[in-house]
Amino acid sequence: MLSFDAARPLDLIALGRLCIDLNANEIHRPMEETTTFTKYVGGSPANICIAAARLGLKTGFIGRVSDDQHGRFIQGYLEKRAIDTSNVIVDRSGSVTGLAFTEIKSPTDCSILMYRDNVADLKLEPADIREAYIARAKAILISGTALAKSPSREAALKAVELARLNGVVVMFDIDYRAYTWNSTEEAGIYASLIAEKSDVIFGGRDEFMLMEHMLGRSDTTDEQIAERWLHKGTQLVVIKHGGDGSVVYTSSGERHTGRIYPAKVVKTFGAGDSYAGAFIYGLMNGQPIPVCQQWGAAAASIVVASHSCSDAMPSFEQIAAVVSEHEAERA
Ligand SMILES: Nc1ncnc2c1ncn2[C@@H]1O[C@H](COP(=O)(O)OP(=O)(O)O)[C@@H](O)[C@H]1O
Ligand SMILES: O=C(O)C[C@@H](O)[C@H](O)C(=O)COP(=O)(O)O
Repeated sequence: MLSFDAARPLDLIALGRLCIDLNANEIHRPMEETTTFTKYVGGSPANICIAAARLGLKTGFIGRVSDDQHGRFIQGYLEKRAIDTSNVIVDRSGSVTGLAFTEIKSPTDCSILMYRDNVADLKLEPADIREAYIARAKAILISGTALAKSPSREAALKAVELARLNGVVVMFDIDYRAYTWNSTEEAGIYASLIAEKSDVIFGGRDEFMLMEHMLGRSDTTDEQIAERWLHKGTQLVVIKHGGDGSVVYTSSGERHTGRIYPAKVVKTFGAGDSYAGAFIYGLMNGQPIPVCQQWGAAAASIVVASHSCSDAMPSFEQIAAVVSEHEAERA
């Protein structure tokens, strides 16, 4: 099973994009009619790192930010939340911060319009990845979007290799964002390269299917998806099913289904990141998988009921309150 080295000063390092979310203020409207937005720090690995930090994990980040006001806004935000930014590098190549404009047409109809040309996060270089830093962590979380382009792709691969050499638990969030890739085949191939080296894989069913489609398979069951990676040495395969919950397969042959906690949904995005942050917190606190799933589901129910992702990441008390309210009803 997973074991985290208690002597390491950092619990979790996240690697990948630090971006900005511009979430529509006028909800229940298409983007064409939306005129004002609220700015939040975003980027899936940033959100997961912020979630973990909010829960009290000692966190750090490896990434590049733009050399402008947006880059400084992100860096300042992380610092205020006690996330170590010693390995967040200011990219001076003239790159920009990735923007995610979110459209909230209804609680079930949301979409994200990403502006990601010449983004700083994909400028991460192999030379930015320092073994001594990675070795300080119990676990590293790699966002699959970091694999979309060179040199970030090679940097992510180097980070995984160094993590494995140093006994750092490798967590991989497939985090597929179509806009950043040339093709789904390309995404599937690079995701597979990291998946087979990961101890924990997070992904939606569609994201796992990218790694099946590239092999010409279209009807793989969750069980078969999990089997493929567990056979290669992965310890936990976490398959998220949106409003239908999650299923986790373990290397010891267990299968755990996790239910959702109903929420007054404002928007659907942010569910996966909050789920992952709280799930990882549970794992690092030695909780059994069903409890990690409950904490993940509770965190997600709080975030889908909020306007933001990063700012809404809950405290442990908030998570515990949701779990106890709903579990008491179910008992
Ligand atoms: N509408 C919802 N209401 C309450 N919880 C939800 C809802 N949608 C998702 N969740 C929770 O968030 C988890 C991850 O959601 P999912 O949508 O699969 O991830 P992602 O955002 O990565 O696509 C789910 O397993 C579930 O616990
Ligand atoms: O990941 C991005 O670049 C955008 C995110 O900040 C955004 O809030 C989002 O899409 C959250 O993703 P999810 O948790 O996978 O739904």
